[in-house]
Amino acid sequence: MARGNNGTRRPKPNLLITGTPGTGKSTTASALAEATNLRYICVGDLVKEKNLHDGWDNEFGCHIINEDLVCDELEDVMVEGGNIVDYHGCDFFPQRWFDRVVVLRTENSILYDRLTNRGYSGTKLSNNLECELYQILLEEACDSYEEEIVTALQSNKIEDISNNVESLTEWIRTWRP
Ligand SMILES: Nc1ncnc2c1ncn2[C@@H]1O[C@H](COP(=O)(O)OP(=O)(O)O)[C@@H](O)[C@H]1O
Repeated sequence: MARGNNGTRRPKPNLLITGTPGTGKSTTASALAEATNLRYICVGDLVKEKNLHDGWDNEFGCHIINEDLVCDELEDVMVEGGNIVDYHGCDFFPQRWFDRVVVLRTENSILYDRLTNRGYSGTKLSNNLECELYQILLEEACDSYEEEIVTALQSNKIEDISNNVESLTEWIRTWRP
C-alpha cells in the first residue's frame, strides 16, 4: 500500500529490487538510484555493517539475518519514502513499505557463469541455481504483495540493465504523491 503512517501518500515511492543472488540486483538498484536520486539500500551490507544478524550460517555461507532488527532499522526511512531496497528475499518486509516490487530473472546458464565467477560452488551454487529455476523469489513476491505492483524483468544482457533502469526511472518520474 502506498500510504505512510499518517494516511497520506509518500512524496517519493519505495521500490524493492529482489531476485536470486547474481541476477543483477545491486547493479540495477545502484544505477537506478543514481539516475533518480533515490536512496539505495543494500540490505545485505546493512546487516553486516550494523550487525543485524544472529551469526554465520556455515552451510549456506552467509549471515543469519535477524528480520526484526532489519525492519526496525529501516522503518523510519521507509515511511519517509524514496528508497530502492536490494535484497534476495521479500516476505518479511511490511507490505505497506513498497509501491513497486521488481523481481529480476536470469537464464540458468548465464546465472551459472556469474555465480561461479563469484566463487560459488557445491551446495551454495546449486541452491541458488535451483532458486532461480523454480522461480522462488517471484513466487515469494507474488505471495507477499499485491499482484499489480509486482513485475518480473529479465536481466540476462547488459542492455537489459539499461532498459530496466530506463523504464523504472520513467515510472518513478511519473509518480505523484
Ligand atoms: N543484465 C546483466 N547483464 C550482464 N551482466 C550482468 C547483468 N546483471 C548483472 N550482471 C553482472 O553479474 C554480476 C552479479 O551482479 P550483481 O548486481 O552483483 O547481482 P546481485 O546483486 O543480484 O547479486 C556482476 O558481475 C554484474 O556485473
